[in-house]
Amino acid sequence: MTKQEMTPLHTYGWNEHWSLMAEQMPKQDKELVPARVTAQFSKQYRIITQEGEQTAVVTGKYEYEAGSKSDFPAVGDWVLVEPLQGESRAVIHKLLPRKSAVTRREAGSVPDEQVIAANIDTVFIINALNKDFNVRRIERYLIAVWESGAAPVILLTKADLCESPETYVSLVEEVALGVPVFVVSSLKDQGKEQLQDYLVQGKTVAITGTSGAGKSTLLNWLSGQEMQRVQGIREEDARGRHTTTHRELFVLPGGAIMVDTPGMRELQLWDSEEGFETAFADISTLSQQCRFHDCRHETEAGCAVREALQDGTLDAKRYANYKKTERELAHIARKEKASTRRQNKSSGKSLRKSGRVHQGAYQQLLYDEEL
Ligand SMILES: Nc1nc2c(ncn2[C@@H]2O[C@H](COP(=O)(O)OP(=O)(O)OP(=O)(O)O)[C@@H](O)[C@H]2O)c(=O)[nH]1
Ligand SMILES: [Zn+2]
Repeated sequence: MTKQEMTPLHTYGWNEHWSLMAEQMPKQDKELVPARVTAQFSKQYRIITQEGEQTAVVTGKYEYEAGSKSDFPAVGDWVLVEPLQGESRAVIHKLLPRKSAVTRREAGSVPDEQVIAANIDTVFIINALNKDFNVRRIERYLIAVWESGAAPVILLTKADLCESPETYVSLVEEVALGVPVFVVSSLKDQGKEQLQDYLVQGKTVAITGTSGAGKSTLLNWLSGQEMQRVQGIREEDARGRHTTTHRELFVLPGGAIMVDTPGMRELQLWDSEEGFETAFADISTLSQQCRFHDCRHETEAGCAVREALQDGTLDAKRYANYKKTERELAHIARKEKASTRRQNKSSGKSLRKSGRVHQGAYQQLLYDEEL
């Protein structure tokens, strides 16, 4: 696309796909325009339209018709809005179907799912090459990212603190088949060129990783300037005004669109069978209707899951995701067992203290580390 054709919407990722999606939405009696959500403060949104930045709320009808929290717009969503004449405000009428969604499960009498960020192409999973290095944690982040529909990329940061990053890359590659793994140092400006494939105009990238892994530093490095740090979002001050024009979705100098929200930073990790069951409650419920209680949903007679797949009530993609996640969790469980066995054999506490991590010590370290 030439520079002249770049409108604010394109800058934020608008393309053929989204215009097709917008065209396919049921016709409205009002003239609606597309917009992307750049920040959310409970019921208030900041959006980008062709005209620039605006604030927005959803219509009463939208709110009434929403079945769950995940039906509400989130950062990264594309929506159709009605601009209010002569104001820099708009009302959101429609949500365009999401390409990906990072969600958070919420406990409660009725479990609900909230969308943390939507339409992310790539998630950078950040893990530092120091004593915080933890393969098991990376695995859990991977599951969360796979579940979202975005593509994971693993960044091993703080390479300047590590003498043999290759060792760690192999360890990660063992558990992250086919996932790109890169070694970078934000502080020493090393390895940025490897990320260029993901940091392209119109693509949306998010960062996740534990506290202190180096996310803010990486962000500043990638943007070549001090970006606004994400602090806890203050929704409104005492007078009910927004205290900040803080954005959670912004364009990097190279053109990529970066999502940095507190929710994304503290991504919920998959740590239990229960979490898995909750996340795939629809499939668990179906399984209970299978004729055999130990049905593997393969060739068994009276399989409710296969039936649902055939008549389309269960999305084939969702089922594939379920199977994949199940495999991943089984893999993690096997590794945890093995790690426990090793732990019982030796107690290598002193290795942890020796600052640099050696190949033989890493498993011990992974085990000792609180997840
Ligand atoms: N040596 C070295 N230190 C780094 C590097 N990147 C970040 N750090 C340091 O690691 C510490 C944590 O970095 P942050 O960028 O604040 O980490 P974060 O992931 O944003 O942490 P939270 O804001 O708590 O989520 C800081 O002291 C950084 O200076 C690096 O590449 N090399
Ligand atoms: Zn079955």
